[in-house]
Amino acid sequence: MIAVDNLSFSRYQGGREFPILRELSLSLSKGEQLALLGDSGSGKTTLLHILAGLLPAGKGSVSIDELELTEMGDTELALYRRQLGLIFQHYQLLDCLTVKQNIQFQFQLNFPKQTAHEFDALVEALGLAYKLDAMPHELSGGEQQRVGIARALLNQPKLVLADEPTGNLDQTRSHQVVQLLTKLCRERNINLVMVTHSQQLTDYFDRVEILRDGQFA
Ligand SMILES: Nc1ncnc2c1ncn2[C@@H]1O[C@H](COP(=O)(O)OP(=O)(O)OP(=O)(O)O)[C@@H](O)[C@H]1O
Repeated sequence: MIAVDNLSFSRYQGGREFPILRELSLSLSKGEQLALLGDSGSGKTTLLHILAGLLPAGKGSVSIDELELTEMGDTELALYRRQLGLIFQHYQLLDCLTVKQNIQFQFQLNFPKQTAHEFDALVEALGLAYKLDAMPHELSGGEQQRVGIARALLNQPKLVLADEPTGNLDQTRSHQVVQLLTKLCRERNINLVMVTHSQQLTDYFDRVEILRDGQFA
């Protein structure tokens, strides 16, 4: 469950305040999936970064499964971030590692004593079973993003945050990737918040919100 209450966030430049988010409130039940739309510069990535504990909220409260992010110190935030799945537009795969190593790298770093029970099921569902020994540059854009999805879901996260994950893909591949991502999160009851510029891709989501002037329109 995600509860954002009266969240405000500003940037400051040259002594001036630039409000980005204004008294924003949002509530997502367990497993609910939200697509976040809005013009360029409307604050979508800023909101995602606050949910990820990467940016501090200015005012208001942000709680994830009743953990209040605004009250956490650096160590708690670092532990919180381990429970997230992050998916980026530019995939951010490590060029010198194979597909298999890319999927497992972060998990092994964060949970060295645990087994990634989901590995086989995820690579199968994402059609990556025959690509495990390939290097990232040998994959198509859609395949690279499917590696990004496998990596994000491997640690059974409580929340997946995706920032324009299909920004580099054509329409057909975008639909395939988002269909798979929403399906896998739904099967696992994982909350998903995805930033997108595509109205069409929002069909796969339970909820759609549009950011305008720092608030939901
Ligand atoms: N590091 C930063 N320092 C100062 N201002 C920033 C910084 N990052 C973002 N901003 C400003 O904050 C505002 C919101 O940016 P944000 O990246 O959240 O928008 P967005 O809706 O994700 O945009 P886009 O769709 O273009 O990615 C913009 O006006 C941007 O210029």
